[in-house]
Amino acid sequence: MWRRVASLSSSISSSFLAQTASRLNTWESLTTGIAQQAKGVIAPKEKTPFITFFLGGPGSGKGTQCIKIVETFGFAHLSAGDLLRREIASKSADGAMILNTIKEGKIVPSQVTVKLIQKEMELSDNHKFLIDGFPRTEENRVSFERIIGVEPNVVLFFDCPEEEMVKRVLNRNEGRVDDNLETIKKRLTVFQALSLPVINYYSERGKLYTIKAIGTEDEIFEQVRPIFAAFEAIPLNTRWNWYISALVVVIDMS
Ligand SMILES: Nc1ncnc2c1ncn2[C@@H]1O[C@H](COP(=O)(O)OP(=O)(O)OP(=O)(O)O)[C@@H](O)[C@H]1O
Ligand SMILES: Nc1ccn([C@H]2C[C@H](O)[C@@H](COP(=O)(O)O)O2)c(=O)n1
Ligand SMILES: [Mg+2]
Repeated sequence: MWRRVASLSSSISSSFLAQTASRLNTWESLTTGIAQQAKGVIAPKEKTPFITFFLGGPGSGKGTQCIKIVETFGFAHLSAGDLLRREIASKSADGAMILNTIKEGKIVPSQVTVKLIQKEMELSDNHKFLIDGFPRTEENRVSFERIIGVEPNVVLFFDCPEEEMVKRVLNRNEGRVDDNLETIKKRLTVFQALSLPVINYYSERGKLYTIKAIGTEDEIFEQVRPIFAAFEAIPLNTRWNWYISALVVVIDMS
């Protein structure tokens, strides 16, 4: 449908249409991806994806709150860190490089991480995604927009004092190679230098919700829950309605 409308007038704002068409094409390809083809299901998913990014320093409680949102609102939880750790465990071609990068507290090249996220999105029957620990850098953000072709609907930032994050990570006890003081210090430096600009980017675009990530898990969830409850109340095709309205205005003006 979008391609047909776009062909009506070449004078319609070209960047707007290019952006919209690119997003649609990528989502079409995502929704008719390899997983569905393998299953013999070729029909595209009917629903527009709803994407939430979860940002915050190491140990700020992103993963903990994601579990609660999955239970309460039925989202699919895609943790970038978990996907990367799975690659290490599976001894894939990128496994050794990912392991070294994580041990160093650095960020894995965006192309690798975005491809893993894309694959999970294709495999999922869900259309509501919590993308946890991503984008960690501007390069991550741009790469997601280019490869997946959609922007997040909501971005949550878990704002937590450094001392608390360090305490939580050192007590986590999940056997992670990066849960040691030396790597945590590096991760905190990377967070300040590379992740804060992403957080500012979404803040400037009015998409950011800052969560005061201190207190009990339940207290923090009481800040998170209303954000999702509000979006549950909005029909999922609202964003598409907005695009259609904007396009009609542009056509009227041309
Ligand atoms: N509100 C809280 N109070 C105390 N401990 C918490 C709280 N929330 C989470 N934790 C604990 O802190 C640790 C880190 O939490 P979590 O793994 O959710 O953080 P994260 O933001 O996902 O970190 P990372 O980016 O390193 O994956 C876990 O052991 C978790 O059980
Ligand atoms: N977008 C991402 C997410 C994670 N990583 C690497 C580097 C992180 O320190 C590590 C663990 O992630 P977490 O479980 O804390 O979210 O994984 C990355 O390179 N890029
Ligand atoms: Mg986590």
